[in-house]
This record gives sequence, structure tokens and C-alpha cells, in this order.
Amino acid sequence: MTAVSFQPSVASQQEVVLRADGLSKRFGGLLAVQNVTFTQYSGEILAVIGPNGAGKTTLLNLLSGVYRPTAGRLHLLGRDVTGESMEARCHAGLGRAFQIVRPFPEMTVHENVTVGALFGKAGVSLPEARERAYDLLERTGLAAHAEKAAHELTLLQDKRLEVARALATQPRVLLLDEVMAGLRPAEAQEAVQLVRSVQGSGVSVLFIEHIMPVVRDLADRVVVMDQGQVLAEGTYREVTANPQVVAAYLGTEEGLHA
Ligand SMILES: Nc1ncnc2c1ncn2[C@@H]1O[C@H](COP(=O)(O)OP(=O)(O)OP(=O)(O)O)[C@@H](O)[C@H]1O
Repeated sequence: MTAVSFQPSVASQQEVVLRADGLSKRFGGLLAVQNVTFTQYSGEILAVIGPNGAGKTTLLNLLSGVYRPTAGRLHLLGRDVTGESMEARCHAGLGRAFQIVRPFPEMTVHENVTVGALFGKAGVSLPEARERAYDLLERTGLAAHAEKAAHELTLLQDKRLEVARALATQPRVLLLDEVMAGLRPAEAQEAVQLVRSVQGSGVSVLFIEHIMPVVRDLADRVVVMDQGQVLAEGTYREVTANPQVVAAYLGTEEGLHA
């Protein structure tokens, strides 16, 4: 398989926020991620898609520092973070929101986000963290629920809380792991607006998503993975017209848009 080289003309003028060079991850006999190379530019929304088992979650775990790569390097904002922990990457500007939301259930919504603010950057005082948390609750549409216990939230509100907690760490790059999963179409549209507003605040977003209309609406660029490798890279229109991509999704256009 050959990865399609893609050089965005405008983005190439911009700062590189994330650069993966030949990232690989082996689990025993399985190369779950193989020689993955891509660049993300400042302000871009980059989607990572691919059929089940393609290696997307493993790649996200390599980016956020859950796993160390078997081979390859990762640069965050020009700095080599390959050997650094999740915490160090978080302090360096990488935030992550998870598919399975795990807030502290007995703490209030506001307290949950305050914890994120305290965790993210060294030297943030408690009053500053509390202030930032209120600001983020406004931005993520949760202000009216600030004093509720986190376990009282609906699924959509949970996802908003997860994004607010990740933003509280003041990331330059936000990784989103299938945050639309389980949402009804109208709720997914609300979540799309939230991600757009995150981008509007100057944060670059890299997301894994199975829901193709969400990918179409959000992604400036799409990286398609299959069997651990980058199969194609380009705009949504380019990658969905690529016969190799169509073939990877069960060999039919319907598979791609299912
Ligand atoms: N911790 C692990 N140990 C062993 N194998 C693993 C581990 N994590 C993932 N794998 C394997 O690596 C391959 C890629 O899995 P991964 O979860 O990254 O794919 P994915 O694209 O995220 O899939 P999905 O869309 O179904 O979530 C799969 O074959 C999976 O079984």
C-alpha cells in the first residue's frame, strides 16, 4: 500500500503542531500501527478514519502517550515527545477527550472541569482554575449545570463535560476519540458545532470518527488507515473517491457511507 502524499498549499505556510514520523506499534505478532507518517498544521481539524481494527485507537494511544511506539518519532509543537509521559505531553499542550466519559461522578460539573484546569498547566492557582472552569462551562453550554453532580448529566452533556475537561488543560492540540458515538443525529450536529467552536478558539483538533457525515462536516483533511497503515490522505471528497479506500470499507460505496 502506498500512502498518497498530500501537501496543503495554504496549510504548508502554517506552524506544524503534530508530526508523526514512521510510528509503529507491535503487540506480539501483530503490527497494529505500521510506519504511520502525517503532519497536522495549526488550526486544522484532522480526521482519522478506517474500518474496524485499522489501528486508529492504537494510533491515538501513541499520540497521547498511553503507549510508547515500537518505532518512529512524534513531535508536538516542534519538540520530540516520543519518550514522554501522558502528563508531560498534556503539559506540553496535548489534550485528549475519551469515547467512554469518566468524570468524577460525585463531584459537581464545575469541580470536574476545575480538576482539569489544575492538572493541565503547572502554576495555576485554585481561584484561576475555578474561573477558567466557569468560562469553559459557558463555552461548552454547561453553565446551567455547573453545580449538578456529574452523574446527573445526559450523554450529550457528558460529552460536553469531557471536552470541557480536556480544554481546561489548555491544549494546543485536542485529540477526540469517537466523541460522537451514541449520540442521536441532532445531538451529533450540536457536538459538531462544539468542535467548530473549539477550532475557532485556536485549538487544532485530531479526531477518530466512524460517522461519515460528521467527518464530511468537520474535517479539513482526512487520514484513512487500513491494517495499521495510512492508506490515503486528503480532503473528504478526495479520500471517499479513492478506490482503495472504498475497497477497504467492505468493497462497496455503501460500506463507506454506512
Ligand atoms: N492492547 C492490545 N493488545 C493486543 N492487540 C491489540 C491491543 N490493542 C489493539 N490491538 C489490536 O490491534 C489492532 C488495531 O486495533 P485498534 O483498536 O487500534 O483499531 P481501531 O481502528 O481503533 O478499531 P475500531 O474502529 O474497531 O475501534 C486490532 O487487531 C486489535 O485487536
